[in-house]
Amino acid sequence: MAKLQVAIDLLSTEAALELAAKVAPYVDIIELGTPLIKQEGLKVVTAMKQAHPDKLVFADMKTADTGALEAEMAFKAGADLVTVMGTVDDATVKGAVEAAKKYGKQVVVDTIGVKDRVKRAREVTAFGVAFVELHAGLDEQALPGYSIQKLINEGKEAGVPFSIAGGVNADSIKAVLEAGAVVAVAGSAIYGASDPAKAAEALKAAFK
Ligand SMILES: O=C(CO)[C@H](O)[C@H](O)COP(=O)(O)O
Repeated sequence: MAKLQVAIDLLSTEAALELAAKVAPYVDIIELGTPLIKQEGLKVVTAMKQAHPDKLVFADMKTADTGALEAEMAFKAGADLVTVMGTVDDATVKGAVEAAKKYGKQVVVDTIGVKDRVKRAREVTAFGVAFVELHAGLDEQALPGYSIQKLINEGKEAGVPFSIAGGVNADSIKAVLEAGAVVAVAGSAIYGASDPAKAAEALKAAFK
């Protein structure tokens, strides 16, 4: 069954733990956003895994180089999944995958900025990544005319395990799941809601 991932793009460990405590009953994967990790360091990953040992903790490292080293750092801190950018050298992705094998963990490739997401998704899947994140980042989402539909179409075409991130919300979740996503990632639709637990619960209800 597909999984719901909450992306916590807040800026303090305290706020992240507070949000996670509210939404944990409804989510399968807890993502620590890149700005959060940059602000707080990998200790936020450790704190989250300690607070939620039953959840998969996703460190959105967005690694661009030294794939093995950065993946190992995150796995040692308690991450179950780490991201490597799809735009980078194959060797970086492969290095992270080697580290994941060593720790019994997993790598996800983030396709922000990838021109041909379908082609790259197929390439990196062959390297042994868990799934590919078809992702439009927050800057791309803010551009006029942005639509999540492009990611949904790419997912249907790719024929490899994929997640979708880039404005997943109550309106788009059904289409994301129907496209075959193994993971639906929701950030602002949850942390930006007046009642994050209710928002997460409503998203999770779409999985039935
Ligand atoms: O990784 C991210 C930005 O780089 C976000 O966490 C991801 O895009 C999900 O957030 P949202 O649902 O608000 O788009």
